[in-house]
Amino acid sequence: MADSNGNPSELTLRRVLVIGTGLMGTSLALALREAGIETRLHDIAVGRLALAVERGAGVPHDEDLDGGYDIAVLAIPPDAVAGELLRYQRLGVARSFTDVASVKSKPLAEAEKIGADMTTFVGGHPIAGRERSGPAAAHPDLFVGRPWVITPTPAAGEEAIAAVRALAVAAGATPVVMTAEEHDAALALVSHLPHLLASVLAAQLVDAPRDFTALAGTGLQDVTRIAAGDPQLWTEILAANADHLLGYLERFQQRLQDAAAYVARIARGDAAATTALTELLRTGVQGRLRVPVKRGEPAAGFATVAVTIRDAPGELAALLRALAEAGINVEDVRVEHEPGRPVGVVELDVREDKAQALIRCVRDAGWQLYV
Ligand SMILES: NC(=O)C1=CN([C@@H]2O[C@H](COP(=O)(O)OP(=O)(O)OC[C@H]3O[C@@H](n4cnc5c(N)ncnc54)[C@H](O)[C@@H]3O)[C@@H](O)[C@H]2O)C=CC1
Ligand SMILES: O=C(O)C(=O)Cc1ccc(O)cc1
Repeated sequence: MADSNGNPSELTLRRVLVIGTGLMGTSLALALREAGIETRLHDIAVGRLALAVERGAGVPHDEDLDGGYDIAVLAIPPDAVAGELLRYQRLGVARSFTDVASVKSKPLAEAEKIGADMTTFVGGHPIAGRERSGPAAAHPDLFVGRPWVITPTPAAGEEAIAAVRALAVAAGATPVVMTAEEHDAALALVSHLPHLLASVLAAQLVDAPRDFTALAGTGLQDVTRIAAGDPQLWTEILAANADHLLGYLERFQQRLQDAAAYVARIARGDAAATTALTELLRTGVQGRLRVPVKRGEPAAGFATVAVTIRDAPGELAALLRALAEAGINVEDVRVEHEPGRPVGVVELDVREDKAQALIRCVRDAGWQLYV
């Protein structure tokens, strides 16, 4: 089942079994149903299964259908994946099997060790999620435009690879193939380290006076949001990727020590240390530019233009319409209102090469702008 380039050909999914109807499983089942695919559900927690069914994610799995699924998706914690994979393979429920766990090497190694069939199993990880768990937090659009990492081993059969690709595409995601080892090295830096750091930072706040935390702005919300994630699940994720995580954690520790040394010198009145501190902050600005902001595109290469508009019905729509008519695609919009003031500020993000055209268009139409 391969095309002339050696890529697995397309496969049509008709019926999918989702095992684990929490955040990920229910979101996936909702997305698959929107794509016209029949879904059946199972969870060891009957309340979670009932809520997923209630939300329209599918109907409970019926053993009469064992053998009738194109693919079974294990949307359960990483440490449960290998054992459940073997169990469901022995029951012969589906032609192919995958998981959605946030770490890939450990479940794979465990599956091999306990004798799971590695021809029908291909690991997967949708890089999409939330800091909330359970079916109540699920959303069918969760995967739209997001990468979905697929980690086939050399033993993996073409049908299983094609089935996992089809699953990712049906959910609106973009399949990205890599090894489990490459995945874990990358995710340690972009997901597992940030989670641990957010938790450490948020833990500092536990003993803080309430009148201090009451003053927190969106900055603190931004850097601590993911710390609200399920501690049990994240312990499994961090422990399973401890080797890669440790390397990044040590480098982070070094930078933090440097920062602490600069601050200590500044506190002692050594003004020269401010240059070193500024340099570190500049490096942070550079790193931040590498964080994708929209559908995998980096923030670098974008320009932000602020426009003041009257706080009146239709004013924002008129601005966006004028830009659309000029053929300018706005990548992101933020609106700031000052209570009691008759104007609002609209921040428009556009590609740098469109910035001049945007400025001309906004000026010609008579709006006030700030670059
Ligand atoms: N939370 C997130 O943002 C993301 C999570 N993931 C991965 O997705 C998987 C699921 O995570 P969430 O949906 O967030 O967790 P969740 O806690 O919302 O859902 C997990 C569900 O699995 C069920 N379950 C546990 N063991 C089971 C078993 N043996 N058989 C059947 N059901 C079982 C639980 O009752 C629960 O309903 C994890 O492996 C996680 O690493 C991947 C990407 C993002
Ligand atoms: O909440 C967020 O912003 C996330 O980054 C969610 C997330 C959590 C775990 C994953 O394995 C993948 C994505």
